[in-house]
Amino acid sequence: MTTYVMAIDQGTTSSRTILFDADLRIVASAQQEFPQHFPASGWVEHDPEDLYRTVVETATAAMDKAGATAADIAAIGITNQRETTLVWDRDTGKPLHNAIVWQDRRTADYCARLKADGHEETITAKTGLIADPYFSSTKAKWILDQVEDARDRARIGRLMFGTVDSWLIWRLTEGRSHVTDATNAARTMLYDIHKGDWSSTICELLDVPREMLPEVRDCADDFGTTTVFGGDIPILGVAGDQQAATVGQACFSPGMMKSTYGTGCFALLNTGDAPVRSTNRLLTTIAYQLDGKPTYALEGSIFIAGAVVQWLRDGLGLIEAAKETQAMAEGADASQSLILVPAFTGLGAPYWDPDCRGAVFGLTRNSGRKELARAALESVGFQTRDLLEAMRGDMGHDSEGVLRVDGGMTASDWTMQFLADIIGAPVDRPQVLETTALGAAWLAGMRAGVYPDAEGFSKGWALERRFEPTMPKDERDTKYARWKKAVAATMSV
Ligand SMILES: Nc1ncnc2c1ncn2[C@@H]1O[C@H](COP(=O)(O)OP(=O)(O)O)[C@@H](O)[C@H]1O
Ligand SMILES: O=P(O)(O)OC[C@H](O)CO
Repeated sequence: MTTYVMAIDQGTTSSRTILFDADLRIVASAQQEFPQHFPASGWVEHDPEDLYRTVVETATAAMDKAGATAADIAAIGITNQRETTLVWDRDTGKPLHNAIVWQDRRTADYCARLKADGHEETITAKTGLIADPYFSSTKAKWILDQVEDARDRARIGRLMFGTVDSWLIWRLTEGRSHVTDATNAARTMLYDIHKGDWSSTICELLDVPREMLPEVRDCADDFGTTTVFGGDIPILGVAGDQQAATVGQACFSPGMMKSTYGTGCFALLNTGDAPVRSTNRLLTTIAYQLDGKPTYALEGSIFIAGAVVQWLRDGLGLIEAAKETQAMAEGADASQSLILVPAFTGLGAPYWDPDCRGAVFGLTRNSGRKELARAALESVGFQTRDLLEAMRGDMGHDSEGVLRVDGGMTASDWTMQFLADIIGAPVDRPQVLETTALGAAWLAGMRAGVYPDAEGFSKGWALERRFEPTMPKDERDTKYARWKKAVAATMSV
């Protein structure tokens, strides 16, 4: 018998399963995309069945590739797109509605009302979040408002609320476990991150019955046992995908920071056992919780990072593949400095403006595809600097540490060099770029006794390449000042 740990990574556009061996090496993986549903402008939904089906199919495919049976798998770790919201019937197992995805803006008006009525202070004080449609609670409220009798059924425990991890575990355990972990709970805007429990005050404010909420556990804990892969396998690790990446990047000490560049970009700074209340519109969240002890983080969430490159490809038809942007940026006219503000769905941290839309500044008759591509890649660096400036403001010091990066867009050396230049700090790209799955696997495998503790795991983190800043400070600050002006102008239109 071989010992493997299975990491299930249920993301926004695809589900992925990776099998790791006892030395945390990748043995096999499988990935499947699933349809996105856009029923109205600003609405994004997933079919709950697609989420579960693609998880089971990729898990089965990865096991087949490795020639593994259930007996070979010591534990399962689950990591997931966060905030995405499901409500289902306890008796029939049927969801009441499609999953409402984190990007969905349908509750923007309700969130504006919460702010106008002065509730944001309570929300932030308890949950660490801000009143934005991004989070789960107003999506759950929306579903309860739509379906007749739903709220009454929720109150007597006949309906269940869950983020994607809860839904998958409930399905994988065939209705035996209704659970989540502290990191996913922290993204619902219903969880008191200081008390470590659901907030009755917020539940009442939003009229989301507490009875429908799952039990909250540590990230390495017993989440139930699945038999759907041909034998008993315990689910021993759960974390939201950005938190799993923080773990996978071994950011275990206060001051360590990771930034993941996929569709969006999410930067998390470990702030240790004390939550830091942001005065710069960042989120306070739980990085991970082990042995009942939460470790907190400041988070900056950017909605458009790699998606700006997808827009060059699919929206404008300027490129056929993302990697072409490297040569285009290198060949762009140095005398031009276009600024692209990719506010395609508004701006996330630290601006939180759901209504503004994108803009390009500095166009001339000589501006072409290369200059636009360079501006697109640069926008990712500028947005990251916005987050780091906000973090610096919150932490009360201006020392710039090292930024550990991962995600698909980190394949772009040009972007990583510009990032180091514009933030004025080294950018470290690790050898294992599957940090999200790695984090989930470590949580589960550590709990199963297969993997070492955090200190031992940290020793295994290996650098592939460090990007050192080379841009003179004057140039960096002048460029960044232009970006700030461009953002201000975009938000004023
Ligand atoms: N070489 C590259 N240069 C620039 N962007 C890239 C490159 N390779 C991938 N990307 C971008 O990275 C994103 C994919 O990263 P990934 O981590 O798989 O995202 P997600 O998990 O959000 O689906 C895409 O938006 C793509 O445009
Ligand atoms: O699935 P991803 O990688 O796009 O991540 C989504 C985030 O968890 C949203 O908060």
